[in-house]
Amino acid sequence: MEGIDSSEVSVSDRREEQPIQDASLPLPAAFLEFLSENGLDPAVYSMAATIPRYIRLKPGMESQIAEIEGELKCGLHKVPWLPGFYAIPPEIQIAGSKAYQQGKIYGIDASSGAAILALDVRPGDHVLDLCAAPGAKLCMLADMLGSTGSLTGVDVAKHRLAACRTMLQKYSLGDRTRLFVADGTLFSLLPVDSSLRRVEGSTDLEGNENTFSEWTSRRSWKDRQRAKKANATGLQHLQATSEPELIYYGKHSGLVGLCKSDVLCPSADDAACTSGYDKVLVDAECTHDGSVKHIQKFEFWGWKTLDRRVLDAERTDNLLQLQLRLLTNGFKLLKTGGSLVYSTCSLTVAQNENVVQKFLSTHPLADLQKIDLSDSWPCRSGGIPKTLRFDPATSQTSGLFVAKFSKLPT
Ligand SMILES: C[S@@+](CC[C@H](N)C(=O)[O-])C[C@H]1O[C@@H](n2cnc3c(N)ncnc32)[C@H](O)[C@@H]1O
Repeated sequence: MEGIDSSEVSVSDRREEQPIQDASLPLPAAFLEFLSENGLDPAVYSMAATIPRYIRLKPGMESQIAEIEGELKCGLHKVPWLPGFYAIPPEIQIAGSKAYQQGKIYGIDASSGAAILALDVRPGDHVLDLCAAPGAKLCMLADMLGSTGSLTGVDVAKHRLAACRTMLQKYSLGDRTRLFVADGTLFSLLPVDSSLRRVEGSTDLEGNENTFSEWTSRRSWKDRQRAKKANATGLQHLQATSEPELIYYGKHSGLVGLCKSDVLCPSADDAACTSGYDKVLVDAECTHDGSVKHIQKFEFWGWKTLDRRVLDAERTDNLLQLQLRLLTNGFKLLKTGGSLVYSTCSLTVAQNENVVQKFLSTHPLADLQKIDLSDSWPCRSGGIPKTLRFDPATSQTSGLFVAKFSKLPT
């Protein structure tokens, strides 16, 4: 599931409003109206039960397919167009399986895998994931990087980013990763500058507040005091300071031994062109209406929650601004020649093509790119040539919009 946690939905919200019972489509009137306003076909939601579930194998687990099939009690059907991905029957729940608990497989939709493949991560790349939680795509990026480059994950929701940290640790993927609780529209930290001076013998400097020692889950006295103060005033750290809060960094993320003030300082406006990220993913917050399996879950969570989380007009207006601002800031942090992928799991034109159009009209250095690999993908063109739409009806995946940009030289 992407975007909304079941934990964010209170029990009292559940089943408060009965949906219109149309034999196959128990969708509430307000949602049907939302679909109609956006020219979307409600029939797509009746497919939730037949669209396969997808898993991705942890690289190196290919020899254990038979064993994993035994643990999941179903066959794994290779997705021919997406390396490492397998389709399983939609009713199979993976979370309770040994294969999942032991970190041999990931639950991630094939369309999400395609968005990551579109980014074309190369060894040594510095990669930024600006809306990282809960972390399915972040893990795939980390697997693609392996033991090279760096990965920076940002999300505004601390509890969701903490879930990313747990995922990275479970799959042993955190070595080159940094995680910041921050507003992605304002985040301005660039990849670690390899020429920065390191403090000698600094792997174990617990006492030194000014230098990064190896990351530990134990917080320093100063950090504990800061958190206490934030709790007492009812403020989250992010809201209180608007500064990025580093909640995890790996041994090889480049931070160990560096002075905190050297790393945690905002970059100059044009610095990203030369020292920015090679690849940026902006998997933006959206109404999630294309995630058909996710929408189905509102039947259990309560349709009123869907009204609040998906349909609220003011929220949607704010979302459009947020999406444009996330895309704009992600592009600002991109190196010249680098690539950025913008994706949402909404099927609406407003959150996809319109955002891309507005962005292109004000960013002459942004060059919309054809995604070469997509010729073999089961998707169709979006409303703007070169953009892509995974549509549950034709692609047999969750819905996803994908656009790729490169940054031209000035
Ligand atoms: C579609 S989800 C991302 C899913 C994620 N990429 C994955 O594959 O698991 C959107 C995320 O954007 C985050 N978000 C919302 N507003 C944000 C902001 N201003 N800055 C950074 N993240 C934001 C939400 O907390 C949410 O986790």
